[in-house]
Formats: sequence, C-alpha cells, structure tokens
Amino acid sequence: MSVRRIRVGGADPYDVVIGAGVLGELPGLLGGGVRTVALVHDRGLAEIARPVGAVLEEAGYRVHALPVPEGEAAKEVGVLAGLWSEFARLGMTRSDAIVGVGGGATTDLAGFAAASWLRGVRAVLVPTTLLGMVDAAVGGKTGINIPEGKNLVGAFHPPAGVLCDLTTLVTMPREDYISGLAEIIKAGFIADPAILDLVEDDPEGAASPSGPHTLELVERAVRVKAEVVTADLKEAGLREILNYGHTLAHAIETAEDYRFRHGHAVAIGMVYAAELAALAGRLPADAVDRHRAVLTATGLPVSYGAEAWPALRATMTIDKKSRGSTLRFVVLDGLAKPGRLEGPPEELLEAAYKKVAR
Ligand SMILES: NC(=O)c1ccc[n+]([C@@H]2O[C@H](COP(=O)([O-])OP(=O)(O)OC[C@H]3O[C@@H](n4cnc5c(N)ncnc54)[C@H](O)[C@@H]3O)[C@@H](O)[C@H]2O)c1
Ligand SMILES: O=C(O)C(=O)C[C@@H](O)[C@H](O)[C@H](O)COP(=O)(O)O
Ligand SMILES: [Zn+2]
Repeated sequence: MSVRRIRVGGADPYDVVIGAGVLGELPGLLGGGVRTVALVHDRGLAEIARPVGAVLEEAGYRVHALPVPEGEAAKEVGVLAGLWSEFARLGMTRSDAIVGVGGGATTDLAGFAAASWLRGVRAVLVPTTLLGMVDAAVGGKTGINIPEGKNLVGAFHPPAGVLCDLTTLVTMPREDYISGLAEIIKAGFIADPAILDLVEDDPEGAASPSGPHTLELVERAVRVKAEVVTADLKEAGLREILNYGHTLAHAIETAEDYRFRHGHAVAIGMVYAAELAALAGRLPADAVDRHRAVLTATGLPVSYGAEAWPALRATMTIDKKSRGSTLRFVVLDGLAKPGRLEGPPEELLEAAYKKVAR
C-alpha cells in the first residue's frame, strides 16, 4: 500500500503520514535535538505501544512508557496531573518530547500534557483509531473534560507530526470504528461530498478497516481537516465548520458522563443540525433524509431520548461557539456549503429536537 503525506501549514507546519506499516517514519517526525521521550499510551494498547517504543529506542531516544486509562477516562484532570508528576520525575526539559499512542482521547490528553508542560514541548501523535487518524490527532486541539462539559479545558498546540499506521485499525471494535466514520461523514457533508458517495456505495466496506476504500476515506477526511486548520488554527471563523453536529453532541456526551461514543453523538448532532437548517428554511428535506440514510446505513444512531431535552438544552449554552448568551450552530445551506445559525429561537431549537427524539 502506498504512503500518503499530507502537509498541515501554518506557523509550525507538520506532516500527517498515512499508510500500512509506516512506524519507521516516527523518528523522522520527532526530529533532532530530542533525548527523552515520554510515551503516553492507552493502557489497553500495550501491544501497539511496544513496537513504537522499540523504534524510538533503536533511533537512540531514551523512552519512558506512561500508560494512561483506556479511552475517555484518560481525559481527566487527575490523569493529567499524574503525567505532570511523571515528567518532573523524569526531569523532562523543553528539548524532550511526548509521543501519544491511542485513540482521540489519549492523543487529546497527550497533546494537552505537551501544551502545558513547561508551557509547551514537542508532541508527535500516533493515532490508533479511525477517529484519531481523520480528526483528533490532526489540527492541534488538545484538552480534557470536566463534569460541567466536554473539552472545556485545553489549548491549541499543533503536533510536530502525526503517524497513521492503518495496520493498527484491524483490532478496533466495530462500534468504535463507526464512531470514527461519523467524523469522516461530517467531512463529507461540510466539504467533500465524494466521501458521501463512497460510503453510500458500500456502507459495509466503509464500516470496516479492510474495506476497499479505507485509505481514500482517511486521506480525504485528513485533507479536509488539514486545509481548514491551516487556514484557521485558532477557530477565529472557518474552523468552526469542523464542529458540525458537535453542539448537541457534546451535550449528549456530558449527559452520559462521557460513556457515549463521540462519533455516535456527532451523528445524532448532525441530524439535529440538519433539522434546524430545514426548519429555518435553509436546507431541503431531501438533504436531511440523506443525513439519516448515510448514517444509519453504517450503523450509526440518529435519535436520542425525548426526556433528555431540558438537560441537553442547558448544557448547550456552554458550547465554545457561543458568544455571550447567544447560541451559534454550524448548519448547511446545501452540500459542502456550511454556514452559521445565530441565536435561533427556543421554539426552533425544541422543534428540531422533537424530530430526533425517540
Ligand atoms: N482534538 C480534536 O480535534 C478531536 C477531534 C475529534 C474527536 N476528539 C476527541 O477524541 C475522542 C474520541 O476518540 P476515539 O473515538 O478514538 O476514542 P478513544 O480514544 O476513547 O478510543 C475508543 C476505544 O478504542 C480503544 N482502542 C483504541 N485504539 C484501538 C485499537 N487500535 N484496537 C482496539 N481498540 C482500540 C480504546 O481503548 C477505547 O476503548 C473524544 O474525546 C473526542 O472529544 C478530538
Ligand atoms: O478540530 C476541530 O476544530 C473540531 O471541531 C473537530 C471536532 O471533531 C472535535 O470533536 C473537537 O475536539 C471539538 O472541539 P471543541 O472545541 O468543540 O471541543
Ligand atoms: Zn468531533
């Protein structure tokens, strides 16, 4: 399989390397001058982290493995504080580096540890989930959750490189895999409709790492993300489009105490955003139908409990796109035509929710 190299621009450009068996590229992404590497990895992925450590040791780095809790449980302030203590014990200086190995939760944590340690050290991310490869590890958003809301504490800290070894995907449980597919479908709706065609042609294949279009789907989604974050790293405007579906999604994740898969929440959130746009007269009904159809074809959810609305509405207020008390949504004015809906009336918000409620 060929190797794809996608450049993310900006003040500190870096490469996203995508391919099967590309671990050997890691030292090149880390660069010179680094002596000690803190290898922050999902505790359940020791089998994947071990060869990563071996490649680094062979290249002459001093490697210290730091396992963290599996999945979303890693994105907690106590886990982050534990990493800071380990970095102090290892005597990590600004010429040392962090390598994060795991899904989006692990790379969000590892990235924030790198952003906050000594006010910023180098991080290279090795995502091991579909979601991590196409979204979380790319673009420099790092952070943790607090009980009040998702990703409320964090920093923009672009990595020095991202290594996507597609062979790591084969052990992924299906539900976690399709959670990543939701973010790929998001990229399809906001920017690259060819993604939707690929998924619709073969939803089963798209839902599996051994599907015929895995590399193309990953590459297309990474290109969408790379282009957007190159233009607007700190989310002054354009980058908000990557948040399509996330206003409701983050409220669902918070309500579920972060035990609900991110991509599943984003799938429901995209249908909600599409219903909002339709009710506001900005999106035709067949485009809303297309949301439901492509997401359900892959096994993703498109509805959530009716009784949850008051709590979800309250949590949505704290969304990062809000300005003052004004809620702001990313909506579509058509395929690949993202716009904003500012301060929609309460009746519209609730009417759209009734359409996704079960
Ligand atoms: N920073 C960003 O721009 C950004 C973008 C999108 C999502 N995110 C964040 O990413 C997180 C979700 O990421 P995720 O979906 O990767 O979830 P995750 O990191 O929680 O991983 C999902 C599950 O898969 C397991 N796992 C990971 N790799 C595996 C592998 N190769 N084989 C078998 N099991 C494996 C993990 O242990 C976990 O149980 C959320 O916290 C979300 O907010 C961040
Ligand atoms: O990279 C971005 O920008 C995104 O919004 C991508 C999202 O898929 C991702 O879930 C992100 O972490 C959400 O960011 P937040 O700022 O809403 O917490
Ligand atoms: Zn997301």
